[in-house]
Order: sequence, then C-alpha cells, then structure tokens
Amino acid sequence: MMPETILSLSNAAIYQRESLILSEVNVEVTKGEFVYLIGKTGTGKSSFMKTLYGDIPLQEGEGNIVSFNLNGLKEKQIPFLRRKLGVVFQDFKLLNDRSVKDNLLFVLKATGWKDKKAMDAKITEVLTKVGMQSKNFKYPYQLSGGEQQRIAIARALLNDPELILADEPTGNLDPQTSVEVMEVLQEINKNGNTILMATHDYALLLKYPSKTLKCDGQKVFEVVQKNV
Ligand SMILES: Nc1ncnc2c1ncn2[C@@H]1O[C@H](COP(=O)(O)OP(=O)(O)OP(=O)(O)O)[C@@H](O)[C@H]1O
Repeated sequence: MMPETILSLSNAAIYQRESLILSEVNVEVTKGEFVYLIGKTGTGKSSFMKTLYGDIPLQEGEGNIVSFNLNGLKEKQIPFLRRKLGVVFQDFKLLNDRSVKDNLLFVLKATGWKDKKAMDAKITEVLTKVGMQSKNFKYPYQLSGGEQQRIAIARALLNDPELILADEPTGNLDPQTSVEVMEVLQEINKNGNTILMATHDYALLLKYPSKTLKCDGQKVFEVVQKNV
C-alpha cells in the first residue's frame, strides 16, 4: 500500500505580500515521516509554515494538507484546518493567566468538546505523553522554557492532529533542554505522528538525522545529510 500523503505542494510560490519568498516548491510529506525544514534566517521557513496553517494564502501552484485544499482556502475553513494540525511555536504561546490544565481545557472547549470526563481523560493523556502530568496545576510562568514547550506540544496533540507543524520549537531553549524537547517530539513521531519541524539547530539534525528540506535561493530542496 502506498503511504498516505499528508502534505503536498506542487509548483507552489510563497509570497509575503508582493514579495516572492519561495518559488517552484514541490514537497511531499507522507504519514509517519519526521521532516526538517532548514535554511538561513530570512530564507522563508516561517513563511512556508504560515502558508501551511493558512496564515498566508497560497496564490500560485497547488497545495493540499490534511485533506484541505490550500488553494482558495476560505477564512471560515481555517479553524477546521488548524484542528487537524498541531502547531508549535518558538515562543510557546501559552495563556499566562491560567494553569496548565486550564490552558488545555480552553482549547478543548474552543474546539467543541463538552464531556467533562472525556476532557479530563484527554488532558491526562496528552500530559502523560510529554511527561508533564504532575504539572497540571502550575501556571506557565512557574515552568521552565522546556516545560512550557512540552505543554505546548501537549496542547498541539489535543485533537489528534494528522500533522504537527513545529516552527523553531527549540529556538528559545538551551542545548540540553532542546534535546529534551526533541526527545518528546521523537517519541511522538515513533507513536505515529507526522511532524514537520523548521529549525536552524544543526546539532539536533546531526543527533536525530531525518529527511531534510532546505530553503535556499528562493527554492526548497531535499538535502542529504552530508550536504546539510
Ligand atoms: N509580514 C511580512 N511582510 C513582509 N515581508 C515579510 C513578512 N514576514 C517576513 N517577511 C520577509 O520574508 C522573508 C522570509 O522570512 P521568514 O520569516 O519566512 O524567514 P525564516 O527563514 O523563517 O527566518 P527566521 O529563521 O529568521 O525565522 C524575509 O525576507 C522577511 O523579511
């Protein structure tokens, strides 16, 4: 059986307003892959990710992600697209005025969950996956950067996403903590989650080799590790 395609872009061009950032982009990600997106600062990694989660419209070429067509994606479809994606950012984006548990409850309620027992069970499940079940009642500011990122990963897992998009998830973390967060992402990938991770952390690439796409000269290439 052919592996299921989770993301495909063909002949895509990615713009920030009128400026062309990437062109002739041909990318395919299949179920279960762990894919890096690398490239020097300003080469378009974030623009690429934003296009995938509907923050930048795809104006040229074809794009499909988790069964959504990125061409002509309507504003009102975006929340439904994001529900099938787990997005993780460099700066965690947790709500500081509520506990870990309430951060996760907030997302579940916002995405239509109603059953209290089911919500509690889901929260326990995702916190266990990232090794943070005991930090349920902590506030984000009481946690280290690495712990906050693990909570953000747990949050990304709440709706069983078909694809996790992580944009520089270790960008604010020291090398040791980056490895700890990466271990969590590796574990989640081993359990079947597909992950696309933008990074400029070459140490992680060397330690955890995987399929790698590189933004360079307004193009996206697949690179073999020795040329990274
Ligand atoms: N909101 C915006 N409006 C116009 N141009 C933008 C905007 N955001 C980014 N750009 C430009 O798009 C190009 C690509 O930026 P992008 O943030 O995608 O790169 P990046 O590879 O993610 O960089 P970094 O590693 O620094 O995050 C840059 O030249 C940047 O100046």
